Amino acid sequence: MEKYDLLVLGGGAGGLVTAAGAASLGAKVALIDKNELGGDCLWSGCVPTKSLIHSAKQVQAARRAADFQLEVRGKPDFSLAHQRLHQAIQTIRTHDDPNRFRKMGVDVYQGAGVFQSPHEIQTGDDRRIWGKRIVIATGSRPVVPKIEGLEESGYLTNESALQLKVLPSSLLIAGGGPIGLEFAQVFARFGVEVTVVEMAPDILIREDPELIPYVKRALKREGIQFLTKTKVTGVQEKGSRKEITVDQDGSVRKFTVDEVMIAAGRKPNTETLQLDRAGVRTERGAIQVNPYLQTSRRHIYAIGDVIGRFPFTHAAGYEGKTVVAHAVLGLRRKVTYDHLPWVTYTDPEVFHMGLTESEAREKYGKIRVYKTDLSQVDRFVTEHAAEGLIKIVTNRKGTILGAHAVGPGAGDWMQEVVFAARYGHKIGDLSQAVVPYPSRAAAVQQTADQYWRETLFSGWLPKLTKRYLRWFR
Ligand SMILES: Cc1cc2nc3c(=O)[nH]c(=O)nc-3n(C[C@H](O)[C@H](O)[C@H](O)COP(=O)(O)OP(=O)(O)OC[C@H]3O[C@@H](n4cnc5c(N)ncnc54)[C@H](O)[C@@H]3O)c2cc1C
Ligand SMILES: NC(=O)c1ccc[n+]([C@@H]2O[C@H](COP(=O)([O-])OP(=O)(O)OC[C@H]3O[C@@H](n4cnc5c(N)ncnc54)[C@H](O)[C@@H]3O)[C@@H](O)[C@H]2O)c1
Repeated sequence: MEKYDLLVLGGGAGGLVTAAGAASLGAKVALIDKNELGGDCLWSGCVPTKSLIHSAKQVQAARRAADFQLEVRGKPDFSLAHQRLHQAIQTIRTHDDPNRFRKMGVDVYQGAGVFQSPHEIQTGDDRRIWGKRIVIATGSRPVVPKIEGLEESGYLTNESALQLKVLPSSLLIAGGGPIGLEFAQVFARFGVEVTVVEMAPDILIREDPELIPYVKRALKREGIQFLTKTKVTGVQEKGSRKEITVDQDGSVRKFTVDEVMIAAGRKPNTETLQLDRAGVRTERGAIQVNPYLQTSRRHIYAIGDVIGRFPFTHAAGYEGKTVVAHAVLGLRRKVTYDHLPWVTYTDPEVFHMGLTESEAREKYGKIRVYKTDLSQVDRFVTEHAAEGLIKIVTNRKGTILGAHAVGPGAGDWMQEVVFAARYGHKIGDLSQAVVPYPSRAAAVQQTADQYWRETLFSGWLPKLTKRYLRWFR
């Protein structure tokens, strides 16, 4: 039986970072994947959706050409956006090519891995391999809620929606999270009549509620309808269409659409791994880990979507690096998510880092909140794109607890706050760096300037300054 220092089960965002990192440090590594390397992000997640989002943005920009009395005619051809999506995947997949990993010294096994014992995994070709340490990075898949008639009448998920070359005329999306909304806007921009059904009181439930009206207004303007506090309870085929039954806050409604898409959250891929043979504990399917990402068997680690914490590519990568440091170098570095950012790539984008205002209030009691409406920021005004908001939440001493923004490109221009928070800079420091005028990042600085205004122009300091000026004038 082949023996390894590290077995990595799953070659997606987390597994690839782990395998490459461990091999570069000289460990003997095996990487096992049942599909082509790359995982959800490459094949059915970030890469294809961001390609579609960009195509849809161009379509939307063309519509706006009328603002300059330019006439753009015709119907956008979605199959061309689909082609671009494939081009993006084909280009990016070269980074995840098995031969690239073999050159790094990683043995790549193709096929589903199954635990045989706490140190042994059976690979797809019925070979058994042994690992001193093992990392589980098998990702997640869509949750499909139990809805009467859904299985019989068929539905789309992110995977099948990305295979479409021709779009339905109307689409109901169950789920108003990032997946539901990113798809909703793409499809609406390509001419689909989209309804988003969300069972919670509002969309994007993890975001600061003050940001949501900006997103909703923008999406509604593009024709997307929202039904909140609403659950899909039944789907029935009606010829080539589908009759949907929903329960909207206690009252039943029916309507007909061409297609249904389920975007109702994710489920960790653990069922087929035979984790009981390894003694690895799960809770509601998610592998339980300690701050070093060790499972209930200390030589087995788990990272990424399979632990059900922060299902993002960059979180999986960060967790992978943390595991390499612990499992290969023996460094006792804990994961911390205090400064983990994420972005929902709707237009406007929604940026999130750390605690929301209410979470911070609950945890720390007295906090300070600094806000800037983008209508006060020159660059956004010049671009006629000034709908948005920045919100930075700090403790009483100015330590950044959370930062949130909604606006065009917010995912990029808010990065400065992540760096500042990560390295312990206070909000006042964000005001000290010189920012080019009129960059979008000036919005961050304008927000931070409020801290100094508050500090310098209220309290004891202005009184002291007045007295000083009286004495020396
Ligand atoms: C539509 C969509 C859009 C997204 N957009 C973004 C985004 O913009 N930004 C962002 O940060 N995140 C985004 N995500 C989330 C991101 O894709 C995931 O968080 C990320 O891929 C998780 O990485 P992972 O390593 O945990 O799992 P994955 O990357 O999915 O990798 C898991 C791997 O394990 C393999 N595997 C599973 N079971 C076995 C087995 N038994 N044996 C062997 N191999 C197995 C799979 O084949 C797969 O290759 C998006 C997700 C979706 C669905
Ligand atoms: N830009 C990004 O980084 C990005 C993009 C897409 C996905 N992702 C990741 O993928 C994860 C999954 O995304 P998601 O949007 O599927 O999940 P989610 O959990 O964020 O949202 C799912 C939504 O569906 C609702 N829902 C569940 N069952 C329902 C039902 N029967 N009827 C109506 N609504 C229902 C839930 O209340 C929830 O608001 C996200 O948490 C995110 O981390 C990230």
